[in-house]
Amino acid sequence: MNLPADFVTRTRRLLGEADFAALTEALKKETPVSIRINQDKCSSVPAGSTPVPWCPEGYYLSGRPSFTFDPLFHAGCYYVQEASSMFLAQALRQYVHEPVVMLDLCAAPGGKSTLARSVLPEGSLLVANEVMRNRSQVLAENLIKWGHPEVIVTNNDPADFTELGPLFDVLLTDVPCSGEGMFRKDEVAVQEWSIDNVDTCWQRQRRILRDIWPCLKTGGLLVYSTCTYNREENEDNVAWIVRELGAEVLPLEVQPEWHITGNLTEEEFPVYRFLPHKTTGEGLFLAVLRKTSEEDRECARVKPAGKSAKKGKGGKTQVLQVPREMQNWICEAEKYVLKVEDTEAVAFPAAYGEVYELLKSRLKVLHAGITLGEWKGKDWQPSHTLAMSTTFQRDTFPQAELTYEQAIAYLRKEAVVLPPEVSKGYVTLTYRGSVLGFAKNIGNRANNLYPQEWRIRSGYLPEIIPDLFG
Ligand SMILES: C[S@@+](CC[C@H](N)C(=O)[O-])C[C@H]1O[C@@H](n2cnc3c(N)ncnc32)[C@H](O)[C@@H]1O
Repeated sequence: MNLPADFVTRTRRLLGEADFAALTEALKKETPVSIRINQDKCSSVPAGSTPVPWCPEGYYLSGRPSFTFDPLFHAGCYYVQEASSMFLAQALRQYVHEPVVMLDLCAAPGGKSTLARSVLPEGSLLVANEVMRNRSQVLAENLIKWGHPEVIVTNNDPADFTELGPLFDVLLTDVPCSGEGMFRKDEVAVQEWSIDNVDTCWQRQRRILRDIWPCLKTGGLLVYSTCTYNREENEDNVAWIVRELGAEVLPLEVQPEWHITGNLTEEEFPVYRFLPHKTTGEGLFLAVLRKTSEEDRECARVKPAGKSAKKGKGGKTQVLQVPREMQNWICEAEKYVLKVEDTEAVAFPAAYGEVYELLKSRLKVLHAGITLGEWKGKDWQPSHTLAMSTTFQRDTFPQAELTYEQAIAYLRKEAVVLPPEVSKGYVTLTYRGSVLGFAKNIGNRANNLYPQEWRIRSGYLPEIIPDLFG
């Protein structure tokens, strides 16, 4: 790897000669592979793995299996995430003990959102946002697979949130950065690095923070993180938040054997740096702040729908209603409001109905709660979101367990033939007991209801079946 000369000069000055030499040695080594288990779906420990010390759900693997060809990956049983990023778990576990409304502002592809969703106290709502359209679709896909119902995914610029006012108790800004900590994983990050880009990044980060600051309640928590080393995007920005926006920096409980590095500037506040030559993972910077400045505005209200109120397909006002029996498709249905949106039946946690309506009236919401099914003219076809949901009532539909080859064929959206004893109609397909999705069994074959845009596009089939859990 050819490190840019300016990066070498600046990072050597920041870390000191010995640490910089150790860092460059570490960058020549293989990137460690780690996954985080979705404990709502899977209780196994990966075979031959070692735990990630700061995150009980995280494990380092001894190699890199072909995740794409592991059906359990598509079932949302685990997320492939580099280990340093899992440190967010420590911050949330230490400071969040009551149900909260959290916003993950720069959330795609969803590593930290899925983590937050697992760690937040039950009864919390997570709003995950991504400004880039394509990336927001991936974010929605990953959160749907993760399966937690108390989630909203939006696709907005941070400035679109400002007018909402102090809605959130916890805010995560995992901001776009110059990516110095990703050099080992991502050659493009090396090529795109320049001093000019570092300057663009820290200025953009401040703009993002200024735009979103009014949305954090006084006393609320901001987790600020980057995957870069320079001080401008890290300590200098944290000092700026304290000074200009009004916040105090909070300490985290860490163990000495994690070898986390602290503040590298003359300032004294606590920050947490993961350097690849000291901790097993990629470069990460994280700081936790509490908002001290008072907000003088109230939360925004739902914008009244204009003339363009939602109409059904064909321009007619919706007359569809959610049939009673659909309540049986999810566990604890009494906690949800069920309603029809366009041609879909949606269940959303009743406790957060007002927040949902507010966000829908002001932002671009891509996904919320559980999409139960879609009206197909004659019947309600169960949705893939329902199949992935941790609240899915598994005995609603007959189930059929697939072999490995059948599971991969299903995930490629090929036709599936089910054994003759499987009933006709909608069937839940499983692999090693985990739900993969639905098919409609018509006897001689089953129509594949896997989402077209999520299908495995490669025709390759690995010789060795990925078997993370032994
Ligand atoms: C470091 S990545 C987020 C990674 C994510 N938190 C995770 O753990 O999977 C930063 C994200 O910020 C988004 N982004 C880029 N420009 C932005 C902007 N001006 N405002 C907000 N987000 C932006 C990028 O598209 C990217 O998805």
